Amino acid sequence: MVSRKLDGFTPASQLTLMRYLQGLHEAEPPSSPNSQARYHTGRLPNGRHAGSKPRLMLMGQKRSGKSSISSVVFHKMPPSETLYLETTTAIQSRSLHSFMDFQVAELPGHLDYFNPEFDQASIFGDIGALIWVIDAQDEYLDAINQLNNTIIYLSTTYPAINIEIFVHKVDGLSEDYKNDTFRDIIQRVQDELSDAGYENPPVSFYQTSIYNHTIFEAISKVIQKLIPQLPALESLLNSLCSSCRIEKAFLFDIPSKIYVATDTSPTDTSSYEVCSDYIDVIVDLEEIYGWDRSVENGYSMEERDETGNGDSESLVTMEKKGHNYLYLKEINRYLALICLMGEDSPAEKKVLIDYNVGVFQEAIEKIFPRNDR
Ligand SMILES: Nc1nc2c(ncn2[C@@H]2O[C@H](COP(=O)(O)OP(=O)(O)OP(=O)(O)O)[C@@H](O)[C@H]2O)c(=O)[nH]1
Repeated sequence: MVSRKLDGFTPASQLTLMRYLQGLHEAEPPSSPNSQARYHTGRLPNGRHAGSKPRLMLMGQKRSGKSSISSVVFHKMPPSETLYLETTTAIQSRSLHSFMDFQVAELPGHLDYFNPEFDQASIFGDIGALIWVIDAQDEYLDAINQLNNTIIYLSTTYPAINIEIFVHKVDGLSEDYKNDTFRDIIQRVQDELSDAGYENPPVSFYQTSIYNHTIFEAISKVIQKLIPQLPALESLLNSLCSSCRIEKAFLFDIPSKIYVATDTSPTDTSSYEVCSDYIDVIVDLEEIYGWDRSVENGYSMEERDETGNGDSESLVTMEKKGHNYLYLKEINRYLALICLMGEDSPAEKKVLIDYNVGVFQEAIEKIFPRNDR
């Protein structure tokens, strides 16, 4: 049955997908038939409990911007309102419900988590990724020092944690100063770690700001590393792009505007930006014409009857300048496929594109089965 549905894919992508499909039985089932878990992504690289949610931990010095990042990305707070956020004084943890359920925690900057009184296992034990926020507009030597101590501690005690460094608030800096600061921070982190005997530590650096798309792009990349199905998703997107001559394809999580996967061709920020803005348009339109997105419990039968939609579905093409256009299709309640179409993929070929996207959609349903909602 699987091979019949995957007829449109190359043997290599079929193989990758099959491997993931076959591995699905190893994924933790929802705890009860009425479980509210949605697009459950299998085991986490660092989860103590097999069924634990992907967990992000935001760390960094006071006023570096941790609460702002969490509020803007996950709670849709307008960036200017973060000016009024109060200092976080205790560890805060919030669960988020989207195509997969995950947790975002924030560790206040003033806490000394190396103090033996702290239960480090409960803080770091289940983390998939640690996001260290450095304020690029402020003096950062102390922050780097603290960061390096944390990296050294984690790489010996919890080596599976991905360490992601956000050089944050870059919006206020000139282009040259921003790049110099970024290079300087990378250099200092790497030099200090190498002096401590850690060559090529597994850390990634991003330039971020809550005032533009950079924060969403960075968080997307961080979360992608926690999705076990990423290689299968990328392979499917690659197949779709090559069969429909798509320039760039993104699979977006609609509520958060995080992109869950993209094809493996180089990603430039402007492609991401235009697709991300398009999500805003769709969300606005759906607020007028769609169903209530705040319903958190998945489809009830009544809801299904009311909308008559079954799976949510909308398809919009929008002319951009030249021959290129954007193609959007909702894959399910949370995920949308957005493609930047190339010049040799004219709108007249839409029927063919629709067919291939339908095959893609079926494959996604296999990867994130409906009964996990
Ligand atoms: N210019 C600029 N300011 C930012 C950015 N992100 C956050 N800020 C500002 O930085 C200040 C501190 O932000 P918070 O999010 O409260 O910082 P925090 O790290 O949570 O601080 P604590 O709770 O004290 O640990 C706020 O006034 C934000 O508006 C950014 O990307 N650019």
